[in-house]
Amino acid sequence: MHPDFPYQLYLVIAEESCVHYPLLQVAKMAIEGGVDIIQLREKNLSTSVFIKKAEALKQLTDQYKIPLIINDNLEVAKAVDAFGIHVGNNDIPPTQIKQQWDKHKAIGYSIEYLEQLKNEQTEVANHLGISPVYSTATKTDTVTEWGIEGIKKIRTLTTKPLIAIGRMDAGNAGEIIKAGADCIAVVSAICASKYPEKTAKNIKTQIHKHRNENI
Ligand SMILES: Cc1ncc(COP(=O)(O)OP(=O)(O)O)c(N)n1
Ligand SMILES: Cc1ncsc1CCOP(=O)(O)O
Ligand SMILES: [Mg+2]
Repeated sequence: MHPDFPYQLYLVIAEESCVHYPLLQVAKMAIEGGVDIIQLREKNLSTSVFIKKAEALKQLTDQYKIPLIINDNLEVAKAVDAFGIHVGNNDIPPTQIKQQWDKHKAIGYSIEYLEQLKNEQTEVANHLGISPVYSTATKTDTVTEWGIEGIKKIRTLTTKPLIAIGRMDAGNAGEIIKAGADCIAVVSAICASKYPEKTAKNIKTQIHKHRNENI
């Protein structure tokens, strides 16, 4: 477990990804299955509607004492006093977030190019998304499909917590952890599952089984 990021299974959730149950129900079942941290990723909501949804989810995550991360929108993250925010190369940069928000808040930053490992944004970020490990229908505007070799390479370049995202499931979580990721982030494997609790449990089991085999 990474000392600066003691979360190993990360649910990234949006209403449109939830197939069998509403978002709050999926989130609850996923937490009960072992999800340690949740990101609310709503790409098409107005800020006011995004805030309402984030408030409802925050009630649930507070109840279970797990951190809530907001995707992209600093105003929403501030409004609900989220644990942190996740941004990518087309969003508000981590350096600006540090200036505009409590410096103790967690900033996640997507790594899409190797060159980013040398930039100031990566330096300022608290944890890094390896984005994507495998190409996925959930997010199609991506740059590099990192694969196992990409994770190994990034692991040699930084000691920051690494979150693997992109087509992660119970079948590949073990090898991804072995390659050097600290955390597995999942959208569809859990949100589209008929049994979100069981699916989360299966992924967590694989993470635990392989977490001491990090290269
Ligand atoms: C944990 C995690 N990693 C990567 C991403 C992708 O962020 P970004 O590149 O900003 O793309 P969008 O999610 O905003 O479409 C993420 N959200 N979470
Ligand atoms: C938000 C995001 N960032 C990189 S890939 C991705 C989507 C991952 O979704 P899925 O787990 O369904 O492949
Ligand atoms: Mg973004």
